[in-house]
Amino acid sequence: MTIKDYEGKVSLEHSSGSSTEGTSVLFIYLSLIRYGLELLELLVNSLPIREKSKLDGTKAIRGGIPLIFPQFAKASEPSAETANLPQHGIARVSTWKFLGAVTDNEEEVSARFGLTDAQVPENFHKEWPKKFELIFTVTLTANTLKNTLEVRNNGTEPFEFNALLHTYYSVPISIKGLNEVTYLDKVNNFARIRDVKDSITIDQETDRIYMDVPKDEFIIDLGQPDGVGNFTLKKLNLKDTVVWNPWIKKALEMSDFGDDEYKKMVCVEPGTVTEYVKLEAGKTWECGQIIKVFALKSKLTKRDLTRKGTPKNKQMFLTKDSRKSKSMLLKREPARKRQLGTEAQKPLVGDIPKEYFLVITITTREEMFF
Ligand SMILES: O=P(O)(O)OC[C@H]1O[C@@H](O)[C@H](O)[C@@H](O)[C@@H]1O
Repeated sequence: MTIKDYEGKVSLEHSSGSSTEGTSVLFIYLSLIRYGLELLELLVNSLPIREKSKLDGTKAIRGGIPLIFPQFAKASEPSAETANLPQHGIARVSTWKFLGAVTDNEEEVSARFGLTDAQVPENFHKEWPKKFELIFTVTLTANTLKNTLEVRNNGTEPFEFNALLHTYYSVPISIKGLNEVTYLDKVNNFARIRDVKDSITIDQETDRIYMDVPKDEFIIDLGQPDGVGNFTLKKLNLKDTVVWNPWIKKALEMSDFGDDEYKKMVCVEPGTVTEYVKLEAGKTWECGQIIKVFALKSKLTKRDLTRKGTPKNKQMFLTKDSRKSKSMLLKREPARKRQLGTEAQKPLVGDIPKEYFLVITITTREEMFF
């Protein structure tokens, strides 16, 4: 666990993993790389960036966890304060500041990032001239990634906003825990539908806003035997959950999305989007999510996994696209250090570069097996 500065590239790592024979072993690796873009994005999973995602600052990066604030989609009400803001608001296309480490110990490593109205592009600020501050905290432990977003109203009047963590998962999955919840079906003219299925499997264009989801915890099922490698997603103070996959036709229409990528992704986005949060002057509101890698008891033992050659939960990360980043990340410690730079790795102190691009990769810790 550590926060390091590699000559302008900052890395947060927690790679201890949790390991017992017969359960899957995963580890979370987060690298925070200075990218020179006026953007901050947070990417979680084995395929951090969609193939055609623009990385030149002209568009939000397609992947990871773009932060949606203060408007989800386009406001349908012309009278909404945020009505003239672009789709999904301004936080995902603004320059964030790295505010430094919060914790760095055996248990967890954690860092904070900030965005205020002063950092928002002028044209957007004009459309929503509010004095606000966002603090986004990223915390890694052996098997969790926690994100919290604090919204502060630094003005003298209340303001209203939506917030959403637009998390891209780069694996074909099903989601359990949204049954008996009513959703607005955006691909069906916003029809209100009650989901009665035990789990949602993505096999067509899906764009749903699950409203007032009573359970705060879902299972993101990777479809592996015995649930190996599944995630749980716990939402914190967020009522709604959006589930999105563009499927083939929309994917072809999107210039920043590979033609086949719809087969290996889904967005599960906890947020508060069906109603605006009203925040009084001087007050702070907080939300977040905890993504936990967990394994149900597997019948496979460490020996079985070695004999079989390829643990099942490893295969899912061996897509063509993820192979490169995976092999970089899964080398043993000395190799990983080489890949990231040979400079002495010093604690993060002194001048901190201002603009960052974040990449989080969750993947198998294969050195446990081989
Ligand atoms: O293309 P964007 O702006 O990143 O949005 C992607 C999708 O994001 C989802 O949250 C919306 O429900 C979809 O309607 C939208 O298409």
